[in-house]
Amino acid sequence: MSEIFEQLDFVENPLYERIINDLLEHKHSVVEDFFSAELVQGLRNSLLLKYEEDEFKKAAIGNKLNETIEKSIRGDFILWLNEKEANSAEQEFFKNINDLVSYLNKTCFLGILQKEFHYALYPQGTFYKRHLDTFQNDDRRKLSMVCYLNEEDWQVDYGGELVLYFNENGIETEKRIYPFPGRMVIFESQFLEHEVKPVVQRRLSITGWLKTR
Ligand SMILES: O=C(O)CCC(=O)C(=O)O
Ligand SMILES: [Fe+2]
Repeated sequence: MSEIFEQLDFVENPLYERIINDLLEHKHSVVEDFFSAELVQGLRNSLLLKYEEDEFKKAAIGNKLNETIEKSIRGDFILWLNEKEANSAEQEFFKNINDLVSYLNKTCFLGILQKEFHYALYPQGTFYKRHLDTFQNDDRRKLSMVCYLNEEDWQVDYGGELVLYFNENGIETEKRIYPFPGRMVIFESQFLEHEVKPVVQRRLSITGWLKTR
């Protein structure tokens, strides 16, 4: 295998290989240091600045064809990122994402042609009920990604854990993932139902999807 890679002038990336194996075997992957601590801090600062400048809006459920604001389902505030107008932290973020995408496309033939990312802020007391990230009228989302931007002193009792639900031969299991700063979770959008448990202290993240077409 590595000989073929050498012929194609291809450099194997151990972290990306681990992510791919995790996705194949477990439909999800958790990575602690995908982005540098400086970048996580830069993204957190940029999120907070934009939130304070009132740029965020209440998140809706469903896509443009099916948009309802429903506080009983999700309570976060979001701001979509625009790669063309990205600040320096966001440019660095997209550079990392684009590198992963090109690796995935070269090695897994996933055909990722589009991506969309938003900042999210969950105020105290909010949550996101169990759901799937693909819409009924649109299944282009292949991989969901979340990177947590909480403060360095973030603690488990601040809540807001992500719960992933797995179903193997009719038996359901769950995995709780706490939003430690810098932690990134990648999972298969079409298969894994998940939820965000109630948040005790404001919770910060950047969430996105890698999509076909
Ligand atoms: O923030 C998380 O952990 C997950 C967010 C989520 O499920 C979503 O935005 O669709
Ligand atoms: Fe989701």
